[in-house]
Amino acid sequence: MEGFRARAPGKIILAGEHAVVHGSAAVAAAIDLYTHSSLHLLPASEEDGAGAVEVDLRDTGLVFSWPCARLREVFGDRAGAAVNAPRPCSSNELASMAKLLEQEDIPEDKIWLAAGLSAFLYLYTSILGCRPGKAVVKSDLPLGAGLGSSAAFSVSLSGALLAAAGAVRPQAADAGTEWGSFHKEDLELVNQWAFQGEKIIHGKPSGIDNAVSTFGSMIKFKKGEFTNLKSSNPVKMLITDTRVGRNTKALVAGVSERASRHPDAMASVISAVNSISEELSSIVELAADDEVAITAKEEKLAELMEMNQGLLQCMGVSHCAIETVLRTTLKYNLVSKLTGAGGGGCVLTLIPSLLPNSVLEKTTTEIESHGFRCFQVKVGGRGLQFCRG
Ligand SMILES: Nc1ncnc2c1ncn2[C@@H]1O[C@H](COP(=O)(O)OP(=O)(O)OP(=O)(O)O)[C@@H](O)[C@H]1O
Ligand SMILES: C[C@@](O)(CCO)CC(=O)[O-]
Ligand SMILES: [Mg+2]
Repeated sequence: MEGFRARAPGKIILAGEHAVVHGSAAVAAAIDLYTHSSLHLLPASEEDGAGAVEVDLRDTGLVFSWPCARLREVFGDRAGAAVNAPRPCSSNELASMAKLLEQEDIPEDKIWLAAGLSAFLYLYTSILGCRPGKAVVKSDLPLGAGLGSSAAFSVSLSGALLAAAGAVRPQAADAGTEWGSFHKEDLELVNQWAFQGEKIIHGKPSGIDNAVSTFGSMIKFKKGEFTNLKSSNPVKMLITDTRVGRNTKALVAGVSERASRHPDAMASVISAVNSISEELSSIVELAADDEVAITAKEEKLAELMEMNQGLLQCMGVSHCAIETVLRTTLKYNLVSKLTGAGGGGCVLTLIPSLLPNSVLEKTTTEIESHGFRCFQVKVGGRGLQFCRG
C-alpha cells in the first residue's frame, strides 16, 4: 500500500501579528519543529459506499473514523472535482461538519479539536473525494500555543493529500535525507488549500502562517504578498511556552472588536506596527561583519521587538503569564515579546550573540521556576517537504 508523507514547519512571528490581519506588514520565520502527516489510500471496496476515512491524531491520543457513505451524504460525491481551484468552505458545509462532529463525543477538555477535524474533513473530501483512506498526524509543536500548529497541520495535510491525488509532483529527496520538496507552482497550490484549512481554524487568517510553513525561510508578508528576507546573521531566539491555553480565532476576533470600538486609535496602532515590521525587515537583511556592527543590529532588533510588544498590549492580547516572562528576562537585560496570537502561548526572547552562556542558563532557570517551559529553535529553515512510504 503506497504511503504519502509530508512535514511542515511551525513558525515564529518576529513582528506584526494581529496587525497583519488588518493590512500591516509582518515578519515571520520557519522553525525546525514540524507537523508530520502521513496518508494511505485504501482500496475502494466493490460494494459501493463501503470503506471509511480515518484520522489518527497522535498528539491527542484520539482516532476518528467516518464511513465513506456518511461523508457522501454530507459532501456529495465531489471526487477530484476542483482540486486545482481551491475554494472556501461554505457556511452550509461548515454547519454540516459541525453536526457530523457533534456525534463524535469529543472529550470536553479537547473540544478545540473540532476546528482541526473540520479542516481535515474539508481538505480530505475536497482533494480526494469520499474515498477510503487513513491519515496519521503527529507534531513536534505545542498545539494552540502561537507557533503556528494550525498552519503546519493544514500545510502538511494538504501536501500529503495533493500528492496522493497526483495533483503535485514531489521532487527527488535532498542528498543525505529522505525528504524532498515540490516545484514552486505546486507549493502555491498547497499554500492555497492550506489557507482554506486555516480559514476554518482561525476564522479570518492573514495567510502569513500557512505561507511561511509552506515556503519556509524568513519572510516579510503584507496583504497576501510576501518576499524572502536574506538574514545575513543568525537570529537566535529563546522560546518560552507559558502553557496557558488560548485560541487564535477568539483572539483575532477580539482585536477586530476592539478596532470597531476605537477605529482611529486602533488604526494608529496598526500603522505603528507596520512601521516596526518594515524597519525590522530591513535591519534583518543588513550585513554586519564585526562584533560592533552585530551588537548594534541586535540592539535595534530588540528595541523594535519591545515596541511591538507594547502595541500588542494595546490590542489586548497580552496575558499575566506573558508579562511574567517579560519582567523576568528584563532583569537580565533581555527583551521579549509574545509571538503568534498571544493571550498565553509562547514568548520570544532575543539572545544576543555575545550573551554569556551562564546568563542564558540563569534566565532559563528563573523563567522555568514559574512553571513555564523554555527551548531553543533554529530559525529560517525549510518549508513543506515530502517523502514516500
Ligand atoms: N497536530 C494536531 N493535531 C490535531 N489538531 C491540531 C494539530 N495541530 C493543530 N491543530 C488544530 O489547530 C488548533 C490550534 O490552532 P490555533 O491557531 O489556535 O493555534 P496555533 O496555530 O498553535 O497558534 P498561532 O495561530 O497563534 O500561531 C487546535 O485547536 C486544533 O484544532
Ligand atoms: C494573530 C495572527 O496574526 C498570527 C497568528 O500566528 C493571525 C493571522 O495572521 O492569521
Ligand atoms: Mg494558528
